[in-house]
Amino acid sequence: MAAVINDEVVAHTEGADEAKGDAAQDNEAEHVLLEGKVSMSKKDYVLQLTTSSLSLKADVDPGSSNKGSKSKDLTLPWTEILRAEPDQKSPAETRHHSLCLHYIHHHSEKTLRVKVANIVSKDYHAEEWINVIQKQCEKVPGRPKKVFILVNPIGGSKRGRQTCHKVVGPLFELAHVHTTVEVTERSKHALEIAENHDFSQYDGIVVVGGDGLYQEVLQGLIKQTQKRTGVNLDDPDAQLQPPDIPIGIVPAGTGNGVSGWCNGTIDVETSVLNIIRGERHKAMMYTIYSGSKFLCVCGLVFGYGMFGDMIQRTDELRWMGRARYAYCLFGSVVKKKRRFNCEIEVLQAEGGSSKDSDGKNASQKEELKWTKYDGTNKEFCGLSFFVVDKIDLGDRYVANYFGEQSMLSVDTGASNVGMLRTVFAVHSGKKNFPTVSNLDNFERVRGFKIKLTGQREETGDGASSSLAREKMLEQIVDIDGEALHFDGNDLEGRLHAHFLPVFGVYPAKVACPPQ
Ligand SMILES: Nc1ncnc2c1ncn2[C@@H]1O[C@H](COP(=O)(O)OP(=O)(O)OP(=O)(O)O)[C@@H](O)[C@H]1O
Repeated sequence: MAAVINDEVVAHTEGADEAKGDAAQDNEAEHVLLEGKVSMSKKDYVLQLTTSSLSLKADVDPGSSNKGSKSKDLTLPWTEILRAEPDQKSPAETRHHSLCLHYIHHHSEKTLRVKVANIVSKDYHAEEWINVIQKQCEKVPGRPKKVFILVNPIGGSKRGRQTCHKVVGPLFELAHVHTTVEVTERSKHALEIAENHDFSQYDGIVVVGGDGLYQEVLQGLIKQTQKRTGVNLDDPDAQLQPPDIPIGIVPAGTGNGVSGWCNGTIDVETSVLNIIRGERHKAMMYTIYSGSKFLCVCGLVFGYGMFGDMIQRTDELRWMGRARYAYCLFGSVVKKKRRFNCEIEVLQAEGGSSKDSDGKNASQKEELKWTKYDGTNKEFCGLSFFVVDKIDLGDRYVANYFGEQSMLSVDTGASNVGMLRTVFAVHSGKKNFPTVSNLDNFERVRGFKIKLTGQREETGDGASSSLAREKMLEQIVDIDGEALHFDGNDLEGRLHAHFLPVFGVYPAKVACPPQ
């Protein structure tokens, strides 16, 4: 087969690049950029580079040495190609024609790994292939060219620094992504950086840590963006401006829930490769207010009452290391729950998602409505929710961080075991929820208000230690797994759907809606 170089097309894409930017690749009809015969693992292939993909197909030419042996074809869209470079280890006689192709291999439904193909070209000098491949890699829509990495050195098993040095950095370098690395020196350091640093020269912020570090970065970015755009962050009804830089989350904490939701798995290599692939979606988050002031953002989980108390206890037992989580979880199952009085209002979506006869969503407008929870004569033990929507897969639910509503559970004296069973059922996507008495689950939630009533009197010197502790716990809320103190007697939350640009993939087995 004669080798073909489509010079005209190469020139066209180069010119179009400047004019049309990243969108060029999407809009163009597919063209062959370079095609020729190659060999790989002693088998003959035709390597074809087009505007949309790279393919290696078994050479069926009569002169080929493939007879009798099976060659596996490989077609890779440009999102999956990381780098092409000269193969320095190949024998001297073929070195000028040898190249290494580094690409992303979909190891399982959710896990990504890097693979290398050693290719020997029969028609061209390796440089010609490498130039075209690198040019196409640079055009992958959304692939960052420069990222700012924030590392928590004390998160999880305290291996954030090593993870960054041994896995995260080398993978970005392989894909020609430039990095600036900052290791946090103290608690809230990430928040300060995210709030004050100028990220305009970066295409992404990469968080190497757990949910706590992610929450800090998110909070800092939200504050910086509202300050820059003049939005009043203290107003729950204000239309917040989303940050214009996407966040990627590499799991290196004890709790890595957000990384799991974004990547479908908690795996360091997969999460970095997903950032390099450049796929982004708009995640949801809550803003929380207290005493008519912005308190914090919430990107994973909210808990007042039982879960707030439990997180406060885990904070006090930091010396126990990771074992404190299991210890406190067990403790909260056997312990009597603290009770409190409050008034609750829930903002929910009504209508809007009914299906028409074809099973498609009807374009009926949804309405948001505040409802007062009828808690007359009830004492409360907790309010909690995960900041995540769900998609119905028929036999189970799958968590959707790129959705538009959450659930809210109100505990008015449910058994502790029942509470935990519900949490695990929600987490594992079970459709048949255990029915737990004194536990009300609200669906399609977009906001809430909690007003604490009948709080404990200020405790003086003579107060018992248990009363003083109860008083202290009244002002603690669990935000993304961290205990946060608030001053007022109220908490208010608003959901921001399709808001936050994050690197990640749409939940497995679910078609991604048009962006
Ligand atoms: N260098 C540092 N020294 C002390 N604390 C830090 C440092 N860097 C980050 N932190 C704090 O670590 C907390 C949690 O971090 P992260 O979520 O990354 O790890 P984690 O192991 O899941 O956390 P934890 O189990 O402590 O909640 C954050 O509250 C953050 O303020």
